[in-house]
Amino acid sequence: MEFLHRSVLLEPTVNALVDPDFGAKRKREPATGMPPALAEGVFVDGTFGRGGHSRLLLSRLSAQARLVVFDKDPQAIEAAHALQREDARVMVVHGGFGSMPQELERLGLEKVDGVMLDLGFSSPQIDDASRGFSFMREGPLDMRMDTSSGLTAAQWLAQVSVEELKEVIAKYGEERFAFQIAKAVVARRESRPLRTTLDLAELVASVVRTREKGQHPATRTFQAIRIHINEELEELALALAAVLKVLAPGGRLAVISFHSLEDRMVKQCIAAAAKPAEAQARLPIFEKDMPQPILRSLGRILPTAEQAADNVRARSAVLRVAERTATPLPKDQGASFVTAMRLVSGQAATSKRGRR
Ligand SMILES: C[S@@+](CC[C@H](N)C(=O)[O-])C[C@H]1O[C@@H](n2cnc3c(N)ncnc32)[C@H](O)[C@@H]1O
Repeated sequence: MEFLHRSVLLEPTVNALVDPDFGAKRKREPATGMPPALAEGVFVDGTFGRGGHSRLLLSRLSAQARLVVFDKDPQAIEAAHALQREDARVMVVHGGFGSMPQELERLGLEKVDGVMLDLGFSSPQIDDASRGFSFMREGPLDMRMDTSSGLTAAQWLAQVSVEELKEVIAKYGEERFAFQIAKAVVARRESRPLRTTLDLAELVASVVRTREKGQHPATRTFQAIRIHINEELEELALALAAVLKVLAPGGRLAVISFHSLEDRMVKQCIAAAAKPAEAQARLPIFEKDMPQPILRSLGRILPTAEQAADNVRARSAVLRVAERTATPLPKDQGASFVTAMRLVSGQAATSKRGRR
């Protein structure tokens, strides 16, 4: 069965990468009757999904431009290969966007002119019960974006301690009943393992006492476990640091996030790179000789009321855009940014990579 994805904030995200006037207070007058110029250069879609953003971006790029697309999900990569067969400008990487610098180097590309990230899961991932992301549909408790590697949620829940599970649910789900849920999971697996999404959803519902209006009691727990299993915030920290390294001067970053943990990281990264002196005062891990701004913020865009009414996923979406300045990145500043972003997200302790 074919599952479809409805892209969120499509036009503004693509405009953010290719419109030279994006974010400008006053737009230049367009030459009458002329179509907008096609953009040159190398661009990255770090979250291909089903290619909604990529396709629109390709329509705005010149014939010589290149678009490197990443996704962890083998099904998304299948869709990316199909697009590559239609359009030779597309280059496909199966892997996390956190590995952007290494992958770009492997492809012989040093700098890029635009990077877009449309974070989180796609509609096909949540709609396909066999992926195990949805607490509304009975399916195996998997939740991996990359089904070819790593532990499934069921495997992780079969071995995690109460303490670690509580920490993950509290931090990534901001769930008040994290301890009670963690205790219930560990107690339950003594008699029967948690195998399916509904096993977990029902167990959580039996423990969570207060219900937020319109929200399933397992919403926060599923979000937390998904973020942990896929190392979502760790990947984002790596990607934000990578972007500072790989963006050419004038290159743009456009990130769509769907919850406050992600948005806070993006916002703080842009703020730290745009106002390095202030960042150093708050996070004293940056080099003493703080450079001039590395990024310039081009603002924040929310979906219109119409878009939010039309597409449920758009309701919580936030697009942030920034532009790389010409300031060179001091040595090791990238590593400092990864550390800073881990601190911002408070996830160093729960990060699987952090413990390695
Ligand atoms: C919201 S969807 C993107 C939808 C896409 N923009 C479109 O219009 O079709 C997010 C996609 O990013 C992928 N993804 C999430 N985290 C990732 C990561 N760290 N690295 C690579 N892909 C990731 C997911 O597998 C999913 O396919």
